[in-house]
Amino acid sequence: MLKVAVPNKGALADSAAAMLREAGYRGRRESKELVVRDADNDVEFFYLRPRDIAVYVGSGTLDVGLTGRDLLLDSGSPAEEVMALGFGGSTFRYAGRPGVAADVTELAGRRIATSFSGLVRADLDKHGVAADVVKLDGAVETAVTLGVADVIADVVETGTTLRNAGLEVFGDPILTSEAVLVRPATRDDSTAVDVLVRRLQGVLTARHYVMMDYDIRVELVEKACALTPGLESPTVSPLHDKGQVAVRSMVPRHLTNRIMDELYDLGARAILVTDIAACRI
Ligand SMILES: Nc1ncnc2c1ncn2[C@@H]1O[C@H](COP(=O)(O)OP(=O)(O)OP(=O)(O)O)[C@@H](O)[C@H]1O
Ligand SMILES: O=P(O)(O)OC[C@H]1O[C@H](OP(=O)(O)OP(=O)(O)O)[C@H](O)[C@@H]1O
Ligand SMILES: [Mg+2]
Repeated sequence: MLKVAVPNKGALADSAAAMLREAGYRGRRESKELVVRDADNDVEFFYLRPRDIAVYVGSGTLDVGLTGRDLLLDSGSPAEEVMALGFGGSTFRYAGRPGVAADVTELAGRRIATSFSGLVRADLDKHGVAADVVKLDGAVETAVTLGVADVIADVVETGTTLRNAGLEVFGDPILTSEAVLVRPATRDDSTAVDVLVRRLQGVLTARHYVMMDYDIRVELVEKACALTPGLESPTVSPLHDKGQVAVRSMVPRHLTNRIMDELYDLGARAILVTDIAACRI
C-alpha cells in the first residue's frame, strides 16, 4: 500500500486535500483524523505537520508527500522534488525596518530571526556572510519590534504581515516556493507513485486548460488552428454543410477570452468553452 504524507493543517492543507480529492482519492471526514486508508486506490494517507513531511519521506518511512519547496530545502532532508503542484506559492525573503540593509552582503554581524534556519544559513554561506541566526518557531516579524533581531527572513505571500509590522523586504528573494510532491532520493521505481503523479498531472492540466469548440469555414481552418494549436493537434471534423468544419482543441484557461475574440474576428462561430473535469494526457 502506497504511504502518502499530507499537510494536516496550515497554509497548504486545504489545497492539498482538494487536489487529492480531485485526483480521485479519499479524504478525511474530520480534521482530527491522522490516518486515512483508501483501500480502493491502495493508498494510505498520513496527515502530518508540513514541516515534518520531508523528514518522513527523506528517511524512507513514507513513499511520497506533499509539502512546500521551502520546507523541503530547509529540512536538509535527502527527499527530492518530483513535481510542482501549482498552489501554496510564496517567496522567502529578508526584511527589516526601512533602510536597515540593501541586500544580504550587508548582514555581516547582524542578528537574523527566522523559523527557516537551514535556508538562511545556506544563503549566508553562499554569500560568505557571517551573521547570527536566531531560530524562532513563528511570528518572526515581531522579533524586530521586540529587539531580539535586526532583520528577519520569512515567507512572504501578500506582504500584509510585513506591512503590519512596519517591515520592508530587501535584496533578491532567497527562494521562490510552492507546494511540491516529494519522494525519497534513493527510491525504487514504483508504479504506485507513477499513478499518483499521473493523476496529479491530470488535475493540473484540467485546471490549466479548457476545451474549446467552434465552427469555421474550410478555407480558414489553418489560420484558426494556428490560434488553437492544442497540446498535440486540434481535432477537425466535417459538418453537414461541406463549406464548414468543426474544430475542438484544448486552450490555456487564462487565454480563453482573448482566443475567442480572435477566432470570432477570423469568422469562427458557435464558439463553446467547457471545463475539463479530468484528463490523462
Ligand atoms: N500566506 C502564507 N503563509 C504561510 N505559509 C504560506 C503562505 N502561502 C504559502 N505558504 C507556504 O506554506 C508552507 C508553510 O505552511 P505552514 O505555515 O502551515 O507551516 P508552518 O509555518 O511550519 O506551520 P505553522 O504556521 O502552523 O507553525 C510553506 O511552504 C509556505 O511557503
Ligand atoms: O505575506 P503574507 O500574506 O502576510 O503571509 C506571510 C505570513 O504568513 C506566514 O505566517 P503563518 O500564518 O504561517 O504563521 P507563522 O509565522 O507562525 O508560521 C509567514 O510566516 C508570514 O508571517
Ligand atoms: Mg507558518
